[in-house]
Amino acid sequence: MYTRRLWRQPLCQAPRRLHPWLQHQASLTARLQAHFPDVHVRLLHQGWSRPHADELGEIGMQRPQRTLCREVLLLSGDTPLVFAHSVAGHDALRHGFRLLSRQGTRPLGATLFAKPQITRHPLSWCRIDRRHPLWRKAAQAAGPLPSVLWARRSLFSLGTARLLVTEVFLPAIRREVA
Ligand SMILES: C=C(O[C@@H]1C=C(C(=O)O)C=C[C@H]1O)C(=O)O
Repeated sequence: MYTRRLWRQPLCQAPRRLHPWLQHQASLTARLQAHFPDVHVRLLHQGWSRPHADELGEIGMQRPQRTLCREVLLLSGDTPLVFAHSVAGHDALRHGFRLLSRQGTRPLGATLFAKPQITRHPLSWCRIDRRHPLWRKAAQAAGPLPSVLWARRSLFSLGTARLLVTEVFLPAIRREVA
């Protein structure tokens, strides 16, 4: 069973080529756009879902309740680069993140980093495999994948509202051109 403890893996265990991506503090979308051509968002899911077991504590939920979940692929042309999964804490929709339901194919980062009143909390990292739902969702969306992928996540908050954003890095990201 995957738990919150999974997300305390040291960065040094990740492939060195991934470190700049895993540690990037500003918008990941902007960094992708600087390193790859034709970066765009493919919306996979935007609706009500239950958070994963290792997300509940981060978003302030005592037990799994349906909340707004958004899943996208960030691609360069037809090449998937990142699978992103964002889940809103139960009070997020009454407050600052209610626009999440209308984000569409606009990158979430363009919204989150445009509002200085939104706080980004520290990043954490995790090596995931087919036992984790995010690995399975990424494989469904992007096709065959290595048995182990690296992911990062961070909480965005606006007052009491919380939004947990997780990004799974896909193999093509190691082939950046810029
Ligand atoms: C949070 C950011 O937004 C990116 C775009 C996302 C989306 O459109 O759902 C989700 C996570 C990020 O990969 C960012 O650019 O850093």
